[in-house]
Amino acid sequence: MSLNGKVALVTGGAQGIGRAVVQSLLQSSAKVAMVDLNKDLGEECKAQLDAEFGEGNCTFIECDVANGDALRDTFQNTVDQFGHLDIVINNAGITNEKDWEKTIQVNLTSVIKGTYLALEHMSKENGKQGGTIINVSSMAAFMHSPHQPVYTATKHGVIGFTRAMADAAIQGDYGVRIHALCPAFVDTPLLQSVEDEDNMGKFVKFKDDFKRSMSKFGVLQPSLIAEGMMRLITDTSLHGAVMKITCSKGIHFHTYEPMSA
Ligand SMILES: NC(=O)C1=CN([C@@H]2O[C@H](COP(=O)(O)OP(=O)(O)OC[C@H]3O[C@@H](n4cnc5c(N)ncnc54)[C@H](O)[C@@H]3O)[C@@H](O)[C@H]2O)C=CC1
Ligand SMILES: CCCCCC(=O)/C=C/[C@H]1C=CC(=O)[C@@H]1CCCCCCC(=O)O
Repeated sequence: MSLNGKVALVTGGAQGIGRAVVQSLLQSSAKVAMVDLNKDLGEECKAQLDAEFGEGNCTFIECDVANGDALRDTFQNTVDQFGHLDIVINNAGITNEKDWEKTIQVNLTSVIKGTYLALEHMSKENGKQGGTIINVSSMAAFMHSPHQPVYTATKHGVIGFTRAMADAAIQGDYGVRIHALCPAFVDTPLLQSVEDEDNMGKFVKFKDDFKRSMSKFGVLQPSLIAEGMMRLITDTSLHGAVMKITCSKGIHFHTYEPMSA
């Protein structure tokens, strides 16, 4: 599977799920802009990827996706460096029930902004060549849990926004495929935040429930989430798909009832 000549932008790309998909994209010969808030981690990650895949294939752009102007500049910077844009993965996310407004900014507002910027650079409406967008949600969009109410709300929001935009892309003939991806628990540093009062605020008292749920449902590896993303990128029949990835069922899709009055 080659993505030779394709250019991808991945937010939250320096760690966890984002890092795994950056690696898979480079393995498939795409050029990648790895976008992240964490400068030290991003630079360290880029050095490792340059050593593995050769210089000039991956760029690191430091950016807080919650800053709309900085995100706009990041998209432009990617196009300036690589010439065009084909794949956007709005992946950056946090769990912070204490600073819940920040959680909305990062997990939902930046996904909306990232989708609109992606369309500016990829939609046929703007004379561009088309492309693929993946917005990262969570199984928390289907199974709520008491310890992360605002996180849960943002992940529901990502699904609703993504499905509506996927329909708009079809009806508007944007030439852009738009998907949502919903992993269950994944073994990344994000999962450690459940123990941390600074992140979970008063809901930290539910952490044992959360850990029991992790034991019950199991924890996935980031490489499987990257595999799901690569399937969404390469299979042109999947426009608008809501992909779920769980230990019990692996990579599969959510099905919705047809709309009726
Ligand atoms: N780990 C899990 O169990 C699950 C994670 N997810 C979602 O997957 C996505 C990725 O999560 P993980 O890889 O687990 O997290 P992680 O914490 O391991 O990595 C997230 C990356 O995003 C970056 N980041 C955070 N805020 C940012 C900002 N404002 N601007 C730019 N970069 C920022 C971090 O520096 C980090 O490199 C998130 O949207 C998360 O909600 C969904 C389901 C399960
Ligand atoms: C510290 C927060 C980390 C957030 C990770 C995340 O997004 C977790 C989502 C969970 C929220 C409630 C849950 O129960 C979620 C995962 C549930 C997995 C369900 C798997 C079902 C199955 O195997 O069929």
